[in-house]
Amino acid sequence: MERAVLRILDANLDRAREGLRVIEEWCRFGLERTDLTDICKHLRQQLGQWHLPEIRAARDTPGDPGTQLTHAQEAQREDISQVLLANFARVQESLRVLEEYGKVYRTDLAAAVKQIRYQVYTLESTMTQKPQMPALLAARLYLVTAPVPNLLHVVEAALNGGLRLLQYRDKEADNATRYENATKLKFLCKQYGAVFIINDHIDLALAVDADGVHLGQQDYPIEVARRLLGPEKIVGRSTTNPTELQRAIDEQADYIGVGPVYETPTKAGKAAAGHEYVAYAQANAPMPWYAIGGVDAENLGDVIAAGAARASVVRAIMQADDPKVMTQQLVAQLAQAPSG
Ligand SMILES: Cc1ncc(COP(=O)(O)OP(=O)(O)O)c(N)n1
Ligand SMILES: Cc1nc(C(=O)O)sc1CCOP(=O)(O)O
Ligand SMILES: [Mg+2]
Repeated sequence: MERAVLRILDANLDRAREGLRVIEEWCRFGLERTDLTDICKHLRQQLGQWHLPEIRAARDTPGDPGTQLTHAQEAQREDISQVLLANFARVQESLRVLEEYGKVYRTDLAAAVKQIRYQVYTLESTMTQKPQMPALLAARLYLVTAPVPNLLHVVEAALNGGLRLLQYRDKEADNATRYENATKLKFLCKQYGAVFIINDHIDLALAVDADGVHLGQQDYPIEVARRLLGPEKIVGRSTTNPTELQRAIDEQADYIGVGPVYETPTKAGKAAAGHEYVAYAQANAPMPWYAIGGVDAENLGDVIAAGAARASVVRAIMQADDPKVMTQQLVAQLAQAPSG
């Protein structure tokens, strides 16, 4: 292996880990967020495992022309956010270098670094751009509404049962009705500290200042939602197979739906993606993801066993005799799932 490639890998493994350490210290002492601190530590340790002896042995600091390079703006930072942004950029540059030269050295290194790079994007979104991402990350259960007569009553019962992530979805109503419902649902969600997402309609998400929008494969490109809603809003994408998952990764979706796990009348005519796609998502999705489609209290255990740590439901709660109790059951089951 070219010694120069080993030196490049060595320098960028160091650079990425140093940048993550700078970020980690703010998570620990500034934000006092052990969850974010642990994410940084885990990413550093993952990179450390790839700092193989032959890579370290290639180090030649005295002969490295780059050690003398400094830029004026590196001498001073305006504030903490500039420290974080500069070090996120430093980490992502280094990871991109590791991914590209890793393709020459060992493709498993390149693949591992790609996964780490997307986890760093999610961490950056959480820390610097999207105020509601920590709340989404903390929510394992995601209720997607269906048009029912007692919509607000069912949603408030679910919120009382511990729901903290809601999506307003209504394919039948006119815009005036959707606007009225969305306004009331957002008010409810904010009373309970829940994340509020709009299905399909970016204009409605904008109109009620929702926390984000969920887009399916036949909906607008994520880039359009980002341009209209701004970078601080959450954009989710539906996926049914590895190709759609890769496209969601490339579009940097903040989270994805994975389904339909089972065929469902709520989305009639869509073939089940099955447990196989749940397992594929568990192994390959770098962003938060929610198993959806026919999920209920009876089969949730199987869906978790297939690899899901988060789930999204419609009928299980919207048609439950007691939506609060049903929500409590689903939340409790998901709390037992391995972290995801
Ligand atoms: C969490 C979540 N996953 C998938 C969907 C499906 O959205 P979409 O593909 O837009 O299909 P419709 O909901 O529009 O029928 C979702 N809404 N939420
Ligand atoms: C809205 C939606 N999206 C799906 C997808 O696979 O993208 S499945 C689905 C409906 C889920 O409803 P229920 O929980 O009642 O089965
Ligand atoms: Mg849609």
